[in-house]
Formats: sequence, structure tokens, C-alpha cells
Amino acid sequence: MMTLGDLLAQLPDAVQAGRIEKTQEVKSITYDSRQVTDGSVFICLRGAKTDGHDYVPQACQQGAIAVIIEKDVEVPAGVAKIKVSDTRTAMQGIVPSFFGFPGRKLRMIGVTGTNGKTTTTYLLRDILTRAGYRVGVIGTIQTLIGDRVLPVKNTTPDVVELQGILAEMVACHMDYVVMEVSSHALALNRVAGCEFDVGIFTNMTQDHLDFHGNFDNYLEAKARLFSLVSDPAASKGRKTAVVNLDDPAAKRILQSAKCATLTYGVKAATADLQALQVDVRASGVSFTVHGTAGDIELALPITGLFNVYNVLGAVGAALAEGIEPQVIKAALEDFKSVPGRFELINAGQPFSIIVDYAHTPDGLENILKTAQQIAKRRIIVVFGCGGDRDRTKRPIMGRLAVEYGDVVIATSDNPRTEDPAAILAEIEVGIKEKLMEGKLYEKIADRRQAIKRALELAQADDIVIIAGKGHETYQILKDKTIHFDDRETAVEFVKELM
Ligand SMILES: CC(=O)N[C@H]1[C@@H](OP(=O)(O)OP(=O)(O)OC[C@H]2O[C@@H](n3ccc(=O)[nH]c3=O)[C@H](O)[C@@H]2O)O[C@H](CO)[C@@H](O)[C@@H]1O[C@H](C)C(=O)N[C@@H](C)C(=O)N[C@H](CCC(=O)O)C(=O)O
Ligand SMILES: Nc1ncnc2c1ncn2[C@@H]1O[C@H](COP(=O)(O)OP(=O)(O)OP(=O)(O)O)[C@@H](O)[C@H]1O
Ligand SMILES: N[C@H](CCC[C@H](N)C(=O)O)C(=O)O
Ligand SMILES: [Mg+2]
Repeated sequence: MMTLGDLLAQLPDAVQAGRIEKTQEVKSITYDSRQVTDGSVFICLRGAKTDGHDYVPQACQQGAIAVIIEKDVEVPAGVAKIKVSDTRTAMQGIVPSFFGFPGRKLRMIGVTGTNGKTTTTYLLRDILTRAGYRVGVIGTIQTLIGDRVLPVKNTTPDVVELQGILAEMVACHMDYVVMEVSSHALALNRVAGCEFDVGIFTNMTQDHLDFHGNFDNYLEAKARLFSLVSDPAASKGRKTAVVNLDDPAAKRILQSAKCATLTYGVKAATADLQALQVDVRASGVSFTVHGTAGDIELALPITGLFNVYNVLGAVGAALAEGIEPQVIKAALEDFKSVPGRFELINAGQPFSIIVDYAHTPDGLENILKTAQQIAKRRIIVVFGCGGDRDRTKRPIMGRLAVEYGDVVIATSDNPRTEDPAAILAEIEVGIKEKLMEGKLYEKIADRRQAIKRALELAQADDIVIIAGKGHETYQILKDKTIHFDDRETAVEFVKELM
């Protein structure tokens, strides 16, 4: 149990006002007034959209016993006012201790990189589970506590939710947590209180420049995970940085890793683990993981060279954690797939339909390259770019779609507050640069109609790739979020058209 006195002891520089009853129990801590209940401490954060200080009256009405603030606000009698210079830092200081430092009681594996995080966490989950451990997963699709599924809002939740989830994982006797660590989470320090034992770096290509401003800041954010892995204050035993040596950013990442390192690659012959004899087929990939401890021959039902990298990262982390090669092999050969990642949709149509979460230039290029490697006939691409996100990705993705695709249908992803036509116009700039004879390009803002059109155009042996939304079951429009699932939509139209 934490009292208001315990909480204040952790904020020695705070200015206190109002009624401070030090023995009062802090029943919960939240930065969202809508979550405040009797006994809550409400932390006011200045956000991108609104300012938490504006919700103090609502929080007090709902039973807050204290508010943590940066600027003076009125509070009713009986509520403590705790003024600090930075409420976000204060939150990061008190929340892990409120939850009893769960990050110290689990082995924590963090995965960062532009692409491949979700896939890598799923691969590792299967390996660790096969080795007999109880495993929790935190990431884009969902939170898993063993087999229990919890919904998520962000890939890496903010410190309050994150520490709460970790505490729940400890209560449920998990041994490991494998989590995606987004660059937003590192830049905003949502991971305060996480004591990482292993960090995996997948790759670094363009994304999120709207948030980070430039590539260097983005890279610095990613590198931060490896300073956290190396933090001597957080010692639970061996620490390892598992790094993709084929990526040009590996050097910078390795500079932050003041712990054991394990590198991997397909090209880099100096990597500790190297994939040899890679064979990419429609039904999956096979290759040999060559390392100092011997070779592991693998055949998995997921395909694409990019997935070879994801597997190498997962294998590296597993080996660093002392998992036996034969356990790794058995787990990976039984691996099924990740929802919405190169997911094959089969409703009896004579062509292939693949739903994939590629929403970055590199993701799209990888998926289209893979499609080219396995294509018997044309590639039909349906894709869009998210609104209120890095705009500079748009023309690049347009260019790539038309470079690799024979038929390109540009459509909406999640337009959010932007005008779908304006997003499409930015994509079109790239498309027009590379559009050539023999290629077909259409622009259909309504994603349902775009998918329908692609399926109408598809002929036997074509591959239809529907990219960008993968596992998502919604579409975020200006004024509402609607149910939308690329997989369901594809099946629906195949049935209608065939
Ligand atoms: C830009 C960004 O990261 N925003 C995150 C941020 O929201 P914000 O600071 O903008 O919040 P705000 O809406 O302005 O509100 C300010 C404060 O007022 C409070 N408030 C607001 C309304 C109210 O009625 N009462 C109230 O108390 C809010 O709780 C908040 O404390 O803090 C929220 C809580 O932690 C996050 O959910 C939210 O993520 C939004 C949903 C988001 O879209 N984030 C994306 C960009 C993101 O974080 N993505 C990464 C990377 C994904 C990947 O590529 O893998 C991720 O980890 O998900
Ligand atoms: N190692 C990789 N390199 C490049 N592209 C990849 C790689 N792995 C997956 N992809 C592509 O990126 C998409 C997203 O993969 P995944 O969900 O594993 O990445 P992520 O890093 O978790 O993404 P997010 O940042 O949205 O959470 C895939 O659908 C695929 O198109
Ligand atoms: N985690 C990524 C997901 C993008 C998915 C895409 N469908 C979009 O909405 O842009 C982001 O928040 O940028
Ligand atoms: Mg993810």
C-alpha cells in the first residue's frame, strides 16, 4: 500500500498546498480524469490535444485526493495540491514504486526498430513458451498474459498502464515479458521502471518523422533502449543487446550497449549469427542459422527475407537467455503466423490475397519484393497512408507501389483528421513519377470500394496485396471510428464476385 506521505517522499522538490494528510491511502494513480475514482491521485499532463490541468474540477468531483500539477489550479478544500516542475517526470518517478517495481520481478525483453517488432515478439513468445516459461506479451495487436488477451491503445502503453500490466503479469506468475518498445515510448519515457534484460534492434528506416522531427532524433530514441539494457542500477543478471548488424544504424545502437552483445545478419559475415542458404518460397522460408554454438536448420511457414531477420533476432535473444537450439527449432517449425502480417486469405478464389500491415516505405518494399519473388503473374496492390502521421512517407510509398506492382489502387488507410483526397494527392506525386506503360493506376478513397475493385480486376494466379491495416478491425475517419477489417472485406467481395 502507498500513502500520500510515501508518494511525497519521492517528490522532494514538490511544493505542497491544500489538505495534505500523509497517512491517507493512494488507491490509484492516473493521468486521465475519466479514470479517477475515490482515493485517486490525478496527474495533470500537457498533451498534444489538450491540457490535463483543465480536468482538475472533474477529477476532484470524482474523488481525487490529490492533484499533481505544473501550474496553479483551484482545488476544492480537502484535496492536496502537489506542484512539480515536470508532471511527466514526477509520474515516471512514482508509478513504478506504486505498483511495487514489477519490472524487477520478470525477465524483460524489449524489441525496438521500425519494422518487425510485433513479429519478433510473437516468435519469441512461442520459443520461450516451448522452453517451459510463462510468457506475457505487450505490443501493437494486444496484451497477452499467458493465454489471456487484453485490448491495447498504444504499441507501448504509458507508464501507468504499463506498470499496471507488468504488476498483473507478476501476479499471474509470468517468468518473461516480451514487449515492443516504440520510439514514442522511448522518447516520452513511457518505459520508466522497466528493467530490461535483453534489447533487440530489428532495423531502422523512415517513419514517425512527424513526431521525432528528423532521422537522428528517431535513432537516438531507439538507441535509448540499449542504454536502459545496460543500466547497472537495474541488475537482475545477464544483459544482452541483440542487434541486426546488416542495418546501417547498428553501429550507433552498439555504442549504447554497454553489456554483452549478440549480432545477427544475412549479409554481415562478422555477425555472431548468420542466416545461410536462405530459400524464400510462397509457403515459407528455410535457412540455416550459423553461429559459434553450432548450426540450427530451420523451415518456417512464414515467408519473406524480412522474416528471416525477425527470426534471427528472436533466435539471438533465445540463445542469450540460454534456450537450447533444439527447443528453438521445434518452436519455430510449429510457428503459425502473426495476425495481419502476410496473412493469406482463402475464400476459394483462383488468385492469392495477402493482407499485410506494411505501413512504412521499407515495410511496403519488403512485402512487394517478397510478392515478386513468389509471383506467377501480376501483383495488384491496394494501399494508403495514415492521416496525422509522417507525411513524407506518402510519395515514397506511392513510388514503391508502382515500381513493384502491376496494378496499383491507392486508397485511404486511417485518414484521422485529414482529408482523404489530400492524402491521396500526396501519394500520387510518387506514383506519377514512376507510372509507365503497361501499369494500371486507380485512386479510390473508399477502402471498401478499392478492395472490391482490386478483386474485380484480379485474374487466376495474380497476387492481391492489401497493405497498411493488417490486424486492425477499425478505420479512423474524421468524425468517427467505424468497424473495418481488410480480411473480412476481402472475403465478403470474393463471395460476391465469384
Ligand atoms: C502523440 C501521442 O503519443 N499521444 C499520446 C498521449 O496523448 P496526449 O498527450 O496527446 O493526450 P491529450 O489527448 O492531449 O490529453 C492530455 C492529457 O489530458 C488528459 N485528459 C484528456 C481528456 C479528458 O477528458 N480528461 C483528461 O484527463 C489525458 O489523459 C492526458 O493526460 O498520451 C496518451 C496516453 O499515454 C496516448 O494514448 C497518446 O497516444 C495517441 C493515442 C497516439 O496515437 N500515439 C501514437 C502516435 C503512438 O504513441 N504510437 C506509438 C508507436 C506505434 C508504432 O509505430 O509502433 C505507440 O507506442 O503506440
Ligand atoms: N524485419 C522487417 N523488415 C522490414 N519490414 C518488415 C520486417 N518485419 C515485418 N515487416 C513489414 O512490416 C509490417 C509490420 O510488421 P510488424 O508488425 O512485425 O512490425 P512492427 O515493428 O511491430 O510495426 P509497428 O511499428 O506498427 O508496431 C509487416 O506487415 C511487413 O510488411
Ligand atoms: N503504429 C503505427 C501504426 C500505423 C498503422 C496505419 N494503419 C496507420 O494508421 O497509419 C502508427 O501509429 O503510426
Ligand atoms: Mg508492432
